[in-house]
Order: sequence, then C-alpha cells, then structure tokens
Amino acid sequence: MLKNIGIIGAGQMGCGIAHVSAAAGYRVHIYDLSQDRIESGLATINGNLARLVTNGKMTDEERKATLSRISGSADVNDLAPSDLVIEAATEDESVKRKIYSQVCPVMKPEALLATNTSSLSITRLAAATDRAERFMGIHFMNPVPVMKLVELVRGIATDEKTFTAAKEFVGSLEKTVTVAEDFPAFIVNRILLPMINEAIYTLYEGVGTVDAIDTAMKLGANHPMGPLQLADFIGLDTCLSIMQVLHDGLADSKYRPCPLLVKYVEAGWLGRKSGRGFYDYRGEVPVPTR
Ligand SMILES: CC(=O)CC(=O)SCCNC(=O)CCNC(=O)[C@H](O)C(C)(C)COP(=O)(O)OP(=O)(O)OC[C@H]1O[C@@H](n2cnc3c(N)ncnc32)[C@H](O)[C@@H]1OP(=O)(O)O
Ligand SMILES: NC(=O)C1=CN([C@@H]2O[C@H](COP(=O)(O)OP(=O)(O)OC[C@H]3O[C@@H](n4cnc5c(N)ncnc54)[C@H](OP(=O)(O)O)[C@@H]3O)[C@@H](O)[C@H]2O)C=CC1
Repeated sequence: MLKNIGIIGAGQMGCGIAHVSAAAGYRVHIYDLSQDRIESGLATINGNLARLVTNGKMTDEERKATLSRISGSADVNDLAPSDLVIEAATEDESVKRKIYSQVCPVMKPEALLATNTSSLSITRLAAATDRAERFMGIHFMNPVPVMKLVELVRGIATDEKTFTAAKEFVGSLEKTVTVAEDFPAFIVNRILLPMINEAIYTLYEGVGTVDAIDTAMKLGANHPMGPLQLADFIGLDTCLSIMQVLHDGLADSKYRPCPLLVKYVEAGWLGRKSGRGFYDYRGEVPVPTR
C-alpha cells in the first residue's frame, strides 16, 4: 500500500504530479536542487488549487488539507520515507542517471522508483538504478491536473508487482492508463512530437508565420492549442530532447530536429518557462517572435 510519494524535480511536471497525488490523499515530498525552485513550485501548486476553489471544484478546506500533505526540501535524504519516488527532472539521460545514483542509496530497499521521462529508454534508465525490477515509466501529460491520460511503460526487468502498484496508483488519481512498449518516446510523443517538429519546419521554411500556423491547426484541425503554442508550453528543451531520442533511437531522417528548434534552445528561448520561445510571454499578452 503506497502512502508516501517522493517527487524529484519541482518543475511543471513534478509540481503537477505532487498536486494530484496530494489531492488524492497521499503524503508528498518534493526534492529539487534549490529551495527557491521548491518555493516557486509550491506557490504554483497553491495557485492551481486556489483556481479550483474559485471554480467550485474544491472547497477551501480541501485546498488547505491538500497543501498540508506536501512538503519540499533540497535534501535528497528527505526522500527516505517514500514508498514510491517519481523522478520528473530535466529530460537529459545523464542528469537522470546521476539522480538515481544519489537517490537509490537513500530509498527503502522495497520502495518503487519511476520516471516521468517523455522519451528515454526505461530499460537503460533502470540499469542505472539498484532496483530494475521495481523501476518503470509513469508518464503523465501536461498540465497534469487537467489531462486524463498516463502512459505506463515497463522496462525489460520490471516485475508484475511494480506494474500493478503503478496501475493502482494512477487509478487512485482518477486518470486513465495506456500501456506503451519501451520504444523511443512511447505512444503520445512518438506521434505528437513529429507533428510539432513539422510545424517548426513549416515556420522555418516560411510556409506560414507563427500566428498562421497556430491558427491553422486550432481552427482547421480543432486542436486546443496551436503546435507552436504547445511546443512553448511543453518546453523547447524538452521538445528537442524528445526529437533527438527519436532521431537517434529510430535512425530515420524523418525525425531530424528542425534547425530552428535547435537555435531557439541554444538561445535559451525555452518557451513559457523562460519567458520566450515561439511567443514572447514577457508582456501582457503573448506576442509571436516570428
Ligand atoms: C511532452 C510530453 O511528454 C507529453 C505531454 O504532456 S504532451 C502535451 C499534452 N498536453 C496537451 O496537448 C495540452 C493541449 N492543450 C489543452 O488541452 C488546453 O489548451 C488546456 C487544457 C491546457 C487549457 O484549456 P483551455 O480551455 O484552453 O483553457 P482554460 O479554460 O484556461 O483551462 C481549462 C481548465 O484547465 C485548467 N488549466 C489550464 N492550464 C493549467 C495548468 N497549467 N495547470 C493546471 N490547470 C490548468 C484551468 O484552470 C481550467 O480549469 P477549469 O475547467 O476548472 O476552469
Ligand atoms: N513538459 C512537458 O510537457 C512534459 C514533460 N515530461 C517529462 O517530465 C520531466 C520534467 O519535465 P518538466 O517538468 O517539463 O521540466 P522543467 O524544466 O519544468 O523541470 C525540471 C526540474 O528538474 C530540476 N532538476 C534538474 N536537475 C536536477 C537534479 N539533479 N536533481 C533534482 N532536480 C533537478 C530542475 O531544476 P533547475 O531548473 O534548477 O535545473 C527543474 O526544477 C522530463 O523528463 C520531461 O521530459 C513529461 C510529460 C510532459
């Protein structure tokens, strides 16, 4: 029976997972490198919970109780009581490997470790832990409090007990599970990211402006967000990492990351989280940057 959930990374996904886990009654501890990051993550969670109260979807007592179940610190040792740790740090294999080398010695031997990776091999990540049979992918979608789907991905060594526990955990959050095999970017991102990358090529080749491309896909294909708006929302660094994993892992030139995406990431224009991407978010309304 899982009670204590540890989260690694106080970014948009880590905070979203913390939010829905605490709302479902779990005790949650968030670990990140800096206390400032954690404080701003907790403020985001509080803002999202407050919006639910305003919209009549949660009482103020439930908001307070949910928040009281979440703690945070920049000390990895505080993850020791966790029954399940979900790693939601930057989409970079070397970063995740380093984290596992620090967190595994701290964790209870029987505790489960999961990654929220968007694309990386679960089997390869599992091999960097001391518990490959108790390791798997639990892939939430952004924004976590709103999106209904979670992809579950087994590594080659993941045991059935771990898979069942993960499935029950996701069910307790009232999310729907799909099972994906351990292939680069799984199901959602195998399909979604090439579409986003193609939208960026469409911009790069001058077929349309940012506004034209997003309007076309919103009104012409009924997508809730245009692909460039969505890329900014996901984070352009994450989009580029996923395309690189697809390109390297499937060895097909159709997954080549658009050079414009590379350029934006090199400029530090990572989308909403850095204030600028295909749109500039620093003013009152987002303004296209091309
Ligand atoms: C990269 C990966 O590995 C995998 C991925 O996650 S890929 C990304 C998958 N996600 C998507 O494709 C999202 C596409 N976009 C959408 O579905 C919608 O634009 C959206 C749900 C994000 C917002 O919907 P909208 O109708 O445009 O806006 P809005 O009316 O403001 O919001 C709808 C609800 O979502 C909530 N919401 C919006 N953004 C939110 C956020 N970042 N965090 C929490 N809640 C949020 C709002 O509070 C609102 O809730 P109520 O219904 O209670 O009012
Ligand atoms: N964005 C999305 O739409 C989705 C992302 N994902 C996946 O979730 C994961 C997180 O993505 P997302 O939340 O968007 O990314 P963010 O950039 O918002 O957050 C990542 C967080 O991890 C922290 N971090 C980096 N290195 C370490 C470390 N060594 N120890 C602890 N924390 C660390 C970062 O801190 P700092 O900023 O200080 O570096 C940051 O707070 C990635 O694997 C991503 O692929 C999955 C589904 C959707």
